[in-house]
Amino acid sequence: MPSLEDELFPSTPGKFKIDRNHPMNRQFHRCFASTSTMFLWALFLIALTASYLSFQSFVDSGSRYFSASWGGIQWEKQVRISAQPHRTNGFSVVVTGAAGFVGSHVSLALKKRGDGVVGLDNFNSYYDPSLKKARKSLLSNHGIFIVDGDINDVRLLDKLFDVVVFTHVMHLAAQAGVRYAMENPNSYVHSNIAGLVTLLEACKSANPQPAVVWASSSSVYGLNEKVPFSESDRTDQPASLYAATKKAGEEITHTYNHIYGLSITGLRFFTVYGPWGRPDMAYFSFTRNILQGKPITVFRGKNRVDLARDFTYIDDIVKGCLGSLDTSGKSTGSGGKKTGAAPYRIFNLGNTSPVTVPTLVSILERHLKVKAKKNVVEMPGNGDVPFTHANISSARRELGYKPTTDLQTGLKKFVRWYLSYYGYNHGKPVN
Ligand SMILES: O=C(O)[C@H]1O[C@H](OP(=O)(O)OP(=O)(O)OC[C@H]2O[C@@H](n3ccc(=O)[nH]c3=O)[C@H](O)[C@@H]2O)[C@H](O)[C@@H](O)[C@H]1O
Repeated sequence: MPSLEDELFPSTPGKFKIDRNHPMNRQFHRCFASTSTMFLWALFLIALTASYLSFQSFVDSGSRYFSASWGGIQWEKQVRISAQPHRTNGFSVVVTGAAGFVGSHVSLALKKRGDGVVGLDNFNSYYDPSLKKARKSLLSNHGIFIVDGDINDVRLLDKLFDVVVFTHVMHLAAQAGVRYAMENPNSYVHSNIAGLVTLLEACKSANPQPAVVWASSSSVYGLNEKVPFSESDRTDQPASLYAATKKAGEEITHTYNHIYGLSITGLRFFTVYGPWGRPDMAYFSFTRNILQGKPITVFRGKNRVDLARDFTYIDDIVKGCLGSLDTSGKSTGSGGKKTGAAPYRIFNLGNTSPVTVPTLVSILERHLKVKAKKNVVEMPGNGDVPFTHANISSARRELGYKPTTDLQTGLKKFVRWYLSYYGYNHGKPVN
């Protein structure tokens, strides 16, 4: 039986024969034997280390695969099917914040007219995630797949853009809410700044690049006193961190337009309300409290002046979003480089008829047939602004935007939805 040494250094018959009994050869043989043993051990150790490392990476990728809620052949198939347009020259749109209020409405409207839609949402708990899940089910019934993930996840975004060539990005994911910024400032930086940059990086690198339409906010007008608010008015006096991050978003998107040729449309939404709305907003929480017999707090401005908002109904906002996508123009970049100028646009999407907060309350009382218990207090210094009022002539001209729903009508539709979703049963969802 050949020794290991023989296998490594086989005798070559006919050339020479080693006399193993010669003292020199015995010495040489011992030396050789120990060198080859060391060599074998070294090989063994290298193999062991290599297999350990590859096992580790297998475990890592395996655990990532099993813990991540995205990825895999089935997932890619769902994404592709959802992104598939069903009309001639239809769009393939990724809607971020698709399980959110505006995101869910825009996704449905796009799908209904034959565009392909893939949603992306992190289902965070800023407000009741069960409402977001219910919106997800609604969208799913219409063939819209929502990816459970964060806009800060670079790998996820790369994968999405790899699987689908998106013509448009409708970016509605954000940390919303004006007053919550004092409680959790970092969540605004995470979503509205870091998340925005991560998303724009993915858009800039995509080939071809999508056109981007995204949600800015009426709050960028901050302490501006010129009414109505026009896009050219000053926006350098934000009153809240929320407003500051939205304003930063306008500057950040500008640089991506300037350097990389991304087509950008920023939409300044004015206090959007309606069915499937956000529970943190006044019209929603007032409704809940009024039905539960709890008091509501109504803020009032300096010198006892009522606060007012240019409340805008969701269906009007959706039309403005679709009009923006339709007229967005193409991005010009390729391989991360700009090849020509691309559109950079900002529009107010408001209703152009501000209503005071006490009037909002009395409309709700009428629709709910319940009297509110009001606590009127002076507006705390928490980021609020006294009033908003949109000039929408640019949006009307460029997007064909024309709001048609007044607050009375819009709140009637909201209340009808609220009662069908939660019932009168103290705001608990009906099953
Ligand atoms: O246009 C925007 O860009 C923003 O619109 C919305 O902010 P706001 O216009 O502040 O709406 P909202 O909170 O419903 O308060 C409405 C009114 O009720 C008053 N208000 C509020 C709460 C309360 O308890 N009492 C009260 O009087 C309050 O003082 C205010 O006068 C979105 O939340 C925000 O994410 C962003 O999109």
